[in-house]
Amino acid sequence: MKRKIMVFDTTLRDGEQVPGAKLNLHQKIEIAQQLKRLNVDIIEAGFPASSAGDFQAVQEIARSVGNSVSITALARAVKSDIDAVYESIKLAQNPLIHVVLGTSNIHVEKKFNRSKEAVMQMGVDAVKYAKTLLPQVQYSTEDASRSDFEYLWETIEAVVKAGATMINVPDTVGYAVPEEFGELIRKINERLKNLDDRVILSVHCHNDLGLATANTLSAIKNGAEKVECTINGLGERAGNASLEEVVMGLKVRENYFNGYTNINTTELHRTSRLVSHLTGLDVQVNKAITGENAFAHSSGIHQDGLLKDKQVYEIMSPEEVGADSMELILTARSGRHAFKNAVEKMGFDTSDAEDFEELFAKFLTLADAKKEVYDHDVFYLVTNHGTVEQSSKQLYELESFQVVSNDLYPTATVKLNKGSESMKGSAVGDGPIDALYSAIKTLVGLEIQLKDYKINSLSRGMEAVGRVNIRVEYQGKIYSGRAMDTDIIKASANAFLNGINGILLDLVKD
Ligand SMILES: CC(=O)SCCNC(=O)CCNC(=O)[C@H](O)C(C)(C)COP(=O)(O)OP(=O)(O)OC[C@H]1O[C@@H](n2cnc3c(N)ncnc32)[C@H](O)[C@@H]1OP(=O)(O)O
Ligand SMILES: CC(C)C(=O)C(=O)O
Ligand SMILES: [Mn+2]
Repeated sequence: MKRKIMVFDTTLRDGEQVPGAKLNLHQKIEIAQQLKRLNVDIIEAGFPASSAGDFQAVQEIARSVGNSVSITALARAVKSDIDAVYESIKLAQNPLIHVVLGTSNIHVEKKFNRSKEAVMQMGVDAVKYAKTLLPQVQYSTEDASRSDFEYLWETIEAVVKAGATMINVPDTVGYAVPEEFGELIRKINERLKNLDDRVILSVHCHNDLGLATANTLSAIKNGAEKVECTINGLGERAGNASLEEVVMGLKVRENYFNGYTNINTTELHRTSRLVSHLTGLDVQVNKAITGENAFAHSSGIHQDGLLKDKQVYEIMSPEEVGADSMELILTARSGRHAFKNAVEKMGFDTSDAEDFEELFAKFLTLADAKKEVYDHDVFYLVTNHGTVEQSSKQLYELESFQVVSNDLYPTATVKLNKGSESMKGSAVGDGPIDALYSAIKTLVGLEIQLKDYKINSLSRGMEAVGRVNIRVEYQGKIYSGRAMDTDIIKASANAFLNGINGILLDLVKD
């Protein structure tokens, strides 16, 4: 029979330990509510002893979200920490106290400077105390993967006897490798079976060597029943095992792992975007499951294969994780099949082979120049087929610009070309980009509203390329534009013009 694997989300505790990821009370509640929709089994809401603000956030989450999902929070093996956890989560329907204490020689000697017996006793006392408050107590043997096995086991045995109901085995510094970590879990699981008390065996892996997901899956294969993860893999240093990767790994390879989770996978993408938006931490474009390119296919051979059958290059569907449907990005590396598919999707006929070859050649020229070809570009190519040069006169191009940023009158001057026509305009704005977009709008003369503006750095260092994505509204319809440049002001102008050209091509169509 397949085993149910419990999912414990620690985005709001380990994830929030990330520099720059600080969330306010409302943002934490919003994320907790989304985690509930995702259907995680346990939410670790924070570390209430750390500050009054964190205490309040955990308390609010327990009160408002904890009526259908188990809520926990972290404590050191310190009475006042355990009290803070209890006081903040006691209103949840299924509260769980989480106590952590190191078991490795490094922690015992360097961090606590006590004997192994004394540290173990601290853990036992902490569990005994927590049990006087709540029936459910999880004990984490911090740095388990670098611990001496017999001491680790003695600690587990002692805290289970003291009343711990879940044993969590962390690879705190991301040191373990999958085979070895799986073996550790198998050994602990074997010994747990001989105890009188029934406890849940859990793992918590970090990604310092990029192995957090692999180690977590290996632990499941070897008997772990519960996994601790975070959305987008956020967490200390290189982060924790990413929830979306572990869950989909288990789902796609369900027969291999002989297990399943109760996660509503169609909420994964939305959850990832919400966490990214609220923490301000971008998801890397090639991140498994939730990265922007996770379901984008850009090379001709792949696109051809996918169009013949999705299974050729797809192991899960984007719909399954709540992402937009399969995206074929047209570039100069695309082939005839993908281009034909895009043209036909717009309702055009491609049966004239000679005509199609000519169109394809023009597409390659455009793709070499533009790098990425959007639907409106394809539309433009097809509708102006034969008169491409003439029709390009309808589109705007940036010739030059000057932007002055100050706190009095941010000003911009732009020079645009539209075919042989050249035009120049200036405007002031609330800031440099606002001034730039106002100057462009005065020249273009369309009633456009900027709905979204996003800038990302695609690399680091002096030569970093900025990518600007914008969305504009014109006559109730949304158009998007995108551009990249090492000069972010230029990228901003070109992204805006890209959106405007999309509008113009739509007007030609109508
Ligand atoms: C692997 C993990 O992710 S563990 C969780 C990490 N999360 C956090 O640290 C949450 C944020 N932390 C905080 O707000 C603070 O560090 C607090 C409130 C926990 C403690 O603050 P302070 O009392 O000022 O102590 P500080 O952080 O400087 O030092 C930690 C102390 O806790 C002790 N300690 C560390 N881990 C544990 C533990 N698991 N159990 C008991 N004591 C512990 C240390 O030995 C040290 O004590 P010492 O002063 O006797 O040497
Ligand atoms: C609190 C524990 C589980 C932890 O975060 C770790 O060891 O990494
Ligand atoms: Mn951790």
